[in-house]
Amino acid sequence: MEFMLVVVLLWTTIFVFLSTLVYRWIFSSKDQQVPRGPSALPIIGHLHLLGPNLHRSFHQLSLHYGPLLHLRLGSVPCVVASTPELAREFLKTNELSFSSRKLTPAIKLVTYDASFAFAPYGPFWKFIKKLATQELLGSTNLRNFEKIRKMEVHAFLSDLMRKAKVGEEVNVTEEIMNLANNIISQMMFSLRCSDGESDQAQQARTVIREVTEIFGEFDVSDIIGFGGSLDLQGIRKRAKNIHTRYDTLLERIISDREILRSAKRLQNKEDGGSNEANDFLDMLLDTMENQTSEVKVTRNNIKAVILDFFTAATDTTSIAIEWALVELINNPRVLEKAQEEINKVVEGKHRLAEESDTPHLPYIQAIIKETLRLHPPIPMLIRKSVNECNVAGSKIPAHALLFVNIWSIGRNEKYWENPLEFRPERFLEPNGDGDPSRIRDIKGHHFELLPFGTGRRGCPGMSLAILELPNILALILQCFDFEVPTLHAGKTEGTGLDMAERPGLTAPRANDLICRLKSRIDHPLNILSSPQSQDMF
Ligand code: HEM
Repeated sequence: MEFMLVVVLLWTTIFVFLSTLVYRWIFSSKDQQVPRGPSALPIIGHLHLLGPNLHRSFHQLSLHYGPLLHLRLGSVPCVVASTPELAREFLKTNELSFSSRKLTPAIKLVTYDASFAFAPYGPFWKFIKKLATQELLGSTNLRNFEKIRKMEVHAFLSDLMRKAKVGEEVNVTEEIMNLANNIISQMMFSLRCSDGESDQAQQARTVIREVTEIFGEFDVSDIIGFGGSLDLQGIRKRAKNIHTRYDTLLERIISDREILRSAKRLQNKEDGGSNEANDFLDMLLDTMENQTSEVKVTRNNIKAVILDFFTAATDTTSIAIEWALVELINNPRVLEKAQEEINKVVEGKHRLAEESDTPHLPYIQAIIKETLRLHPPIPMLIRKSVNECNVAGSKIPAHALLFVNIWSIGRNEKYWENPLEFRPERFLEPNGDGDPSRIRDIKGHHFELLPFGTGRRGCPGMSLAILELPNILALILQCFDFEVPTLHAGKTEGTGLDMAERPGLTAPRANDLICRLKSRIDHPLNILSSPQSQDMF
C-alpha cells in the first residue's frame, strides 16, 4: 500500500514537472507576446480562480489582467477575449482556425458522439448546416410555419388568460419554455410537447435544462489530463443518465414515424401518390435511407441533431423572453412605453399583434436588442483552435479553447454608455454621429453585440429567433399586466426582481419568474385561435 502511494506521488511529481516544462515551452517563444494572465498552479492551472458562472469569473479577471487573457484549465490552454476588436480578430480574421468546438466526455456521452453543434468543421457539419438553413430554417419553411407559430402562441396566451381570470399564480418561466418547445418540435417532427401536464412533457423540459447545464460544467477529471476513466465529480454518470432518458423519448418518436412512413409508402404504392419529405425528421430519415447521399447519416446522428436543435432553440428563446420581462417589470417606464407602442400599432383590443406588425414596433425590437446585450442567453462563444496561430500578436497553440466573452463586451463602458442601465432607446439613436446605418444590429456584423455569434459557426436559428422574440414579447405585453408578489422567491422587497443567473452553457435567470397576470383584453376568446395538432406525448 505504502509502496503504491510512493509510486503515485512519484508519477504525479514527474507529471507536474513535465507539464510545467511543456507549458513553458509552448508559451516561451521570444518573438511572440503571450497573452497576460495570473500565475497558474501545478496540475489545476487556473481552475481555482473560477466560480460557477464562468463568464463572470472571466470578466473579473479581464478587468485586472486585460482583455486578452491566457489561462490554463487543468492541462487545457485557453484564451479569453473580451473586446469587440479581439472578437473580430479571432472570429473573422482567423475564422477557419476557430471554427470547431471542444467535445467533452459529457457532450460525447449525451450526444452519441454524433452531434452537429459540436462536430468539427468538416463534411458532416457542412451537410447538416445546409439542410438546416435551406430546409428547416429556410425562408420558405419559416413562412409556411407562421400559421403553426401563431396557433402555438395563441394556445399559450389562452392558457395564461384562463389563469389570469381565476387569479392563479403563473410560472411564466415554465410557460414560455413550453411554448418555445412546442414551436420547435412542431417544426422538427410535427408534434407538440402538449400542455405541459404529462410526465413525459415535463421530462423533455428537464432533459433540455440538464443538457445545457452539464455542457457548461468543467469536468476536472478530463481537463487535468490523467483522468481518462475517473469521474471525480460524477459528471459522466449524470451524462449517461441524461442520455438514457433522452434516448427513450426520442426512440419513441422515431419508431412511431418509421411506422407511419412504412404505411404511407404502402399507400403510395397502391394509389401512386408522392412520397415527399414533410418535416426535419422526415428529411433526416430520407437522408439516412438514401444509399447515395453525399454524407452518411446514422440513426445516432439523427437523434443527436434533433437534440442539438431542440435544446438550442428551446432554452435560448425562453431565456431571452424571460429576461426581457424581468427587465420590463423592473423598469415600469420602459414597460409603459412598450405597451403604448403596441396599442397604437395594433389598435389595442380588436386584434392581436402579428409577426407582420414587428417592423412597425421599433421600440419592442429595441427592447429585444437591449435584453440580448445585457443578458445574452449564451454568454460566451466557445470555440477551439484547430491549428497553432498568431492572433493580436499572441501565439495561440493548437487545440486551445477560445472564450469570446460577449456578456462582458455588452457591459463594457468603452462601447456602451451607462452599460448597466436598461435603456432600449440606445438602439433607436444613431451613435452620436447622425448615421443611422451605424446603429448596432444583432446579426453578427457588429462585434460589440454578438448574441447569435458570427460567421460560419454563428447561430443557424437566428432568423427564426428574430421572428419569434419580438412577436411573443409584444403579445404578452399586449395581453397582460404583471403582479409580482412583494416577497417572493427571486424578489427582494424594494429592489425589484433579482438578476441572479444559473450556471451552465446558457445563462438563464436563477429563479423562475412566478407572478399573477391581469388581462388587458376584454374578450380574449374572440381573437384567439387554437392549436390543431397531435400531442407529442
Ligand atoms: C434567442 C435565441 C437564440 C440565441 C441567443 C442563440 C445563440 C446562439 C449562439 C451564441 C450560438 C453559438 C454561435 C457561435 O459560436 O458563433 C448558437 C449556435 C447554435 N444555435 Fe442558436 N440561438 C438562439 C436560437 C436558436 C434557434 C431558434 C435554433 C434552432 C432552430 C438554434 C440553433 C443553434 C444551433 C444548432 C447552433 C450550433 C451551430 C453550429 O455549431 O454550427 N438557435 N446559437
